[in-house]
Parts: sequence; C-alpha cells; structure tokens
Amino acid sequence: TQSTRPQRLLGAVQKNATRGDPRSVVQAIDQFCRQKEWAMNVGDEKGCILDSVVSEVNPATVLELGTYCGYSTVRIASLLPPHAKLITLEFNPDFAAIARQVIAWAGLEDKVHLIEGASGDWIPKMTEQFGVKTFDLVFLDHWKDRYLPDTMLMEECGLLRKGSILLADNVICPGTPDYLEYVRSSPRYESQYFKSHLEYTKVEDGLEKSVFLG
Ligand SMILES: Nc1ncnc2c1ncn2CCCCCNC(=O)c1cc(-c2ccc(F)cc2)cc(O)c1O
Ligand SMILES: [Mg+2]
Repeated sequence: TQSTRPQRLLGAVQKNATRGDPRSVVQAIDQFCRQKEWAMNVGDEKGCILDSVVSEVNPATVLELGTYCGYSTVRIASLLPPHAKLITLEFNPDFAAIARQVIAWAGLEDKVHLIEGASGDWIPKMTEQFGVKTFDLVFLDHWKDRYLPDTMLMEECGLLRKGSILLADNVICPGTPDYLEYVRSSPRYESQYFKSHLEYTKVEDGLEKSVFLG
C-alpha cells in the first residue's frame, strides 16, 4: 500500500537524523521538504523567527494549535527551560501518530503533551485536564479560520494573562484576514508582523506576534 507524505517525512528523520538530537531532526525535515516533497511545516526561515520569540519569552507553558508532523513542536520544545510544558493539539490522528514518533526521535517526549482532538473542544478543558492556568506562549498553526474563534475562546476561558504572547503562522499565505484585523485593531493586543516566506518557497508569508494586554 502507498505510504503517505507524513510517513515518508518520518522515514527521512529516522534515516538522516540522530536520535536525541533535535537540531538534526529539524535539519532532516527541512532537507526532505526542499529536496523531495514540500510539506506544511513552518520551515527554517519562519522557524528562526519562532526560535527567537520562544527564546525571548522563555515560557513555562506553551500551547501549539496544529502539530502536523511535529516540526515546530521539536523546535519549540528544544528551547524550553526544564519543567516547562508544551501542549500541542492535533486534529488528524494520522498526523498525530507521525508527530509522536518525530518528537520521540528528537528525545523530547517528556516536554511535550500531544493531544488528539479539535482546538474548540479542548481549549475549554485545558485547566481541568492539565492544571494549566494561563499560557505564556500560544503558537497558532491550525485551520486558518479557527485562529480568531479560538483566540476569543482562550480569552473567555481565562487562558491568557497580561503579557501572554500569541504567535500566528500563515497570516499572509494561506492567510487569516479576520484574525489579523482583530489583533491589529483590538486595544487588548499589541501586534507586530514578521515578514518572511511560505516554507520552502519564495511566496510571501509571515508571522504575527501579538501581546495580550489584559
Ligand atoms: N487541534 C486542531 N483543531 C482544529 N484544527 C486542527 C487541529 N489540528 C490540526 N487541525 C487542522 C489543521 C490542518 C493544517 C493547518 N495548516 C495549514 O492548513 C497550512 C497550509 C499551508 C499551505 C500554504 C500554501 C498552500 F498552497 C497549501 C498549504 C501552509 C501552512 O504553513 C499551514 O500551516
Ligand atoms: Mg503553518
């Protein structure tokens, strides 16, 4: 039977990356996506911006919406301080199964909680299920039409505190116009656009970093 693209991506990690070495896992995925098959990882150019925001925030609690194969999960988790927690939500069980193995290959399973399910269902359960009061950093990389409703839901559930950072992928391509309008016009957010390119292409894309002002 035919393999899927995520399965082929995992194969490239297992073939070319060193167990327990997150940088080599990131490198193996980027090489696979440049040389063999495009895949919707945040990629290395936007990934460096993600790394700098994670390092600056030095978060104790991180929520990632949309795990896919775990590329950004590995980038974030490899930069977290000890005892920090990254919760990542993936809707697609096939993607989740691959991501678990990519995260394990990087040796980061102890820092990551991968949950299979829809963001709209799980955001209201974060506190009761995981004892998380607020998130220091949220990385939005799931359905582009869920960025705004899920941000409003996180506000309603009290999951954001003064200074919480939202970092959103793909605000240009595929684009998240309603989310951008909201975080750029709301007095409750201070937003900044980081211009970049769609992963592995020359097409414009970027990350929007928004600080929740409380
Ligand atoms: N926990 C949850 N709750 C709700 N939905 C959930 C979820 N977990 C997952 N999903 C479902 C997300 C499915 C993947 C989302 N990402 C994308 O759709 C995406 C697409 C492109 C792209 C750009 C240009 C093209 F020509 C083609 C594709 C690039 C990207 O960087 C993308 O992140
Ligand atoms: Mg993305």
